[in-house]
Amino acid sequence: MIEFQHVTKRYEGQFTALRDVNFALERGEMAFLTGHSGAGKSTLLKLIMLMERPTAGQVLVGGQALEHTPRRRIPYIRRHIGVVFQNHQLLFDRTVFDNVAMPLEVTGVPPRDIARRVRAALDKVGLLKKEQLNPVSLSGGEQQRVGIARAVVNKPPLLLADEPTGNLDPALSTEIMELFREFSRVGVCVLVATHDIDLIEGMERRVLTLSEGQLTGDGPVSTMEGAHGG
Ligand SMILES: Nc1ncnc2c1ncn2[C@@H]1O[C@H](COP(=O)(O)OP(=O)(O)OP(=O)(O)O)[C@@H](O)[C@H]1O
Repeated sequence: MIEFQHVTKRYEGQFTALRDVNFALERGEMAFLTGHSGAGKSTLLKLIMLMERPTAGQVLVGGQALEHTPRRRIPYIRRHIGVVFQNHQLLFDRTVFDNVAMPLEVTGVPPRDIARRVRAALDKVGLLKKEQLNPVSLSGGEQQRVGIARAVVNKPPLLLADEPTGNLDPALSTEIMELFREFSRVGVCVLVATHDIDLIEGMERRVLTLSEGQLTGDGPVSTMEGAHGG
């Protein structure tokens, strides 16, 4: 589903954020991306979302090389990638329902289908009863679940999360991870960037570790040498 082939990213000013990174993630696979602050986690996610372009190497999503993607195709590719952020990025002047409906509205899905799909997504994250509330009145964990419902309402084959549990306590964080795990069980490829080593250790999933832009670890939790303290 995602493949990095010898990917290097050098920002202007010659700062090398990623160096010769190689890995592949399959459909339905769930993996964590970890590393110290500045290790290159967000850069790696941005390359997948086409928010940045590699300086060298290839990024493939769904078997397609992104290298020559024309600008006009970028929104189409992004539609197939669900993204969850730490700070939810919800709109507080709209209801929960409307927040989740947004990705469908911009792609012109008929209103009847929107209602059905929004409710299916809210049901998955356990928030069906709160659809008419404003996100302001929800807890942090609930707001994050609204963000997840919005990320998956398009049924994307790929879900990326950047520090999705940054503001949540351990119990809520585990709940959010369980949700991601359920999506991976139904075939969604899930990549979660996080500093939260304790959380990762409980999940028994593949862990990609970045250190100063290099992929220094790729394996189960036990091989995460040097990942602590980042
Ligand atoms: N647009 C940019 N221009 C120049 N340098 C950048 C840019 N974006 C990121 N960098 C640099 O690239 C390096 C990697 O940054 P990145 O945000 O990918 O790290 P990260 O692992 O996500 O860090 P954190 O965990 O703190 O979010 C950092 O040193 C950062 O300063």
